[in-house]
Amino acid sequence: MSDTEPVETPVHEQPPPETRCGLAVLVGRTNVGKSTLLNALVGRKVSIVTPKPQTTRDPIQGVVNRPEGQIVFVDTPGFFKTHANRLVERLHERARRALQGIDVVVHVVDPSRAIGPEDEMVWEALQGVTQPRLLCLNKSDLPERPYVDAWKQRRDQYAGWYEVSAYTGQGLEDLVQGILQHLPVGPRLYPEDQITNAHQRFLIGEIIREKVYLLMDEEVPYRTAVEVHAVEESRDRQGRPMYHIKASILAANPRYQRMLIGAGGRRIREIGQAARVDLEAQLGRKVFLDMDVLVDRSLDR
Ligand SMILES: Nc1nc2c(ncn2[C@@H]2O[C@H](COP(=O)(O)OP(=O)(O)OP(=O)(O)O)[C@@H](O)[C@H]2O)c(=O)[nH]1
Repeated sequence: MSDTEPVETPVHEQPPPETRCGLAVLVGRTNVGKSTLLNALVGRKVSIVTPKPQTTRDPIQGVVNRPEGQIVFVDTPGFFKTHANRLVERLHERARRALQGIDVVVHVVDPSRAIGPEDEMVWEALQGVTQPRLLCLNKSDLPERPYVDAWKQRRDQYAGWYEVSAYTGQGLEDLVQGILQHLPVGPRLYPEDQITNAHQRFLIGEIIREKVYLLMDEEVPYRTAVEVHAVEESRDRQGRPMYHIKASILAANPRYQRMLIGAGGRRIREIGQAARVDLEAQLGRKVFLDMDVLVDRSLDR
């Protein structure tokens, strides 16, 4: 064997395909379908959908995985719900701050309804941000959407626009791919198989909170929060796996606490019963829900 004989090149494994991963946010005025869209994108119920406006209060994460990468959705920052300050520079500044760390902003609109002041405020606020903005025209399943053209006239302000229906799923994959294109190259932020666990507590808290919204009148739900203390796996008498969930509804003051408990505990039983039925359907197991109502003064502001 001579020194000059070529050395066999080791066969390297194919490098893993490049993935794109980052944070996206859905913004838009109330009732355009952000929560419904998030659920449709994530493929499970992570955010509450009720007929009452402004039910999305906390940032809720949903994660979408594709071979091309991972999108982590953070729900609408509360900032977009306020009408308090319309001064343009302040609006821009607040938008910039609220969206810090976000990679892509998806502006969801409902073209079946006229462009109103709340839409204009979101639109104006987004002029101040540097991240790519995508325009998402939702509810494409509706036969009448007279404001599609009005929105399309603004499309120069966006890096892309998409016609979707959160109901039928139409256009959603294009939207997912459009978001992915604008995310930075990098590894997945969450392991694909751990997502279910990571969101389970969120999901449970959100389901309980949804029942509070549905079963309580007026101001009470806006001054309450839900805390999920423990989710333990146990077995029922027949040895089937079940969940034992310990949670509290936090009320802003003793008056709301009394309202939530109701005469003889009737109201809290109703809420608990409705939550349990939904939790069992969502989690696919029997659920024992141990819930109380506590006062948390920090909600009374
Ligand atoms: N026809 C139709 N209705 C939709 C679609 N997406 C959402 N909706 C309806 O629009 C209403 C508002 O939907 P939500 O998902 O609660 O809207 P949101 O923007 O999250 O509202 P807030 O939480 O108040 O900000 C609900 O009645 C939904 O059922 C859609 O693709 N097509």
